[in-house]
Amino acid sequence: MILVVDVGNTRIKAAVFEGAMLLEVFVFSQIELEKNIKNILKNFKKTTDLMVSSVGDLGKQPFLAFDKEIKVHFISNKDSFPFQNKYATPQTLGIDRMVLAAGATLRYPDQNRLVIDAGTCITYDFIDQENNYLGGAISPGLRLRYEALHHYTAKLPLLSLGIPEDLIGKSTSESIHSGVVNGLVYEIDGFINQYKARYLNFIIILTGGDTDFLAKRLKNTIFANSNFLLESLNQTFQHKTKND
Ligand SMILES: Nc1ncnc2c1ncn2[C@@H]1O[C@H](COP(=O)(O)OP(=O)(O)O)[C@@H](O)[C@H]1O
Ligand SMILES: CC(C)(COP(=O)(O)O)[C@@H](O)C(=O)NCCC(=O)O
Ligand SMILES: [K+]
Repeated sequence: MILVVDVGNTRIKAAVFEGAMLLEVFVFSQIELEKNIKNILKNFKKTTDLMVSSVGDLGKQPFLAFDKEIKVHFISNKDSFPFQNKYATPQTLGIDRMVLAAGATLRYPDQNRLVIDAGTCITYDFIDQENNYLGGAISPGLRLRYEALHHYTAKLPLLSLGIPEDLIGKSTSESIHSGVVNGLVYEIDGFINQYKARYLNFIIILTGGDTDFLAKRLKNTIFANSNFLLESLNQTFQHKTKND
């Protein structure tokens, strides 16, 4: 059994796998990390390995506390990945994006793939059918858009996520919801359409905390899987143990 942990900029997501089978998913904040890992290991006693992918500011220390019980691995860009990295600055590429690209490469062989991760940021990653990782885009995530509007203005309130009634917002709050939600949906459909102008065929995977909210609003057909990063971490681990 393996415990995979994805430290994002908003939340920590974790999952226990038995081979390829996902047994349970856990979501928690950084301050609850040790308590949660302890609990998971108590409930899944057959766990032998802990695999961490982190883009957050959390260091290795909290994980190393479990070093005596299980093997702890920190995935980094020095590990081997099943794609050729064509990013001009591979040393600054987010490890979460590399894990997503690895998962897409292994899970959808011999085809072009676009991975969209709607988390704190929206990341776009494109891996072509020859398994070249080409890069993509980074833009502000759904929550970040609401927060940025409030933080950098004097008059805009901080709203929680809301469904826009219409394209045309008729009040301050309706305008913000239209701008944030419709704006992001248009952005994602727009990106997909621009990729379609360049590539005849590719599959699209949507993941991250806002997957379900966004998936039903997009015009394009996508695979929506909010656990794709966790599943990709598990696959990367299986791939690594096979190739080590
Ligand atoms: N309970 C929640 N707490 C925080 N964000 C949430 C929650 N439920 C859904 N979200 C959405 O998830 C997004 C963060 O996604 P997530 O994949 O967890 O980010 P990251 O991987 O960057 O930590 C936010 O934009 C927010 O809209
Ligand atoms: C773009 C990100 C901040 C996304 O983080 P997330 O939304 O998953 O928390 C992360 O992948 C990162 O720190 N990237 C480094 C820059 C790059 O990928 O080029
Ligand atoms: K992201």
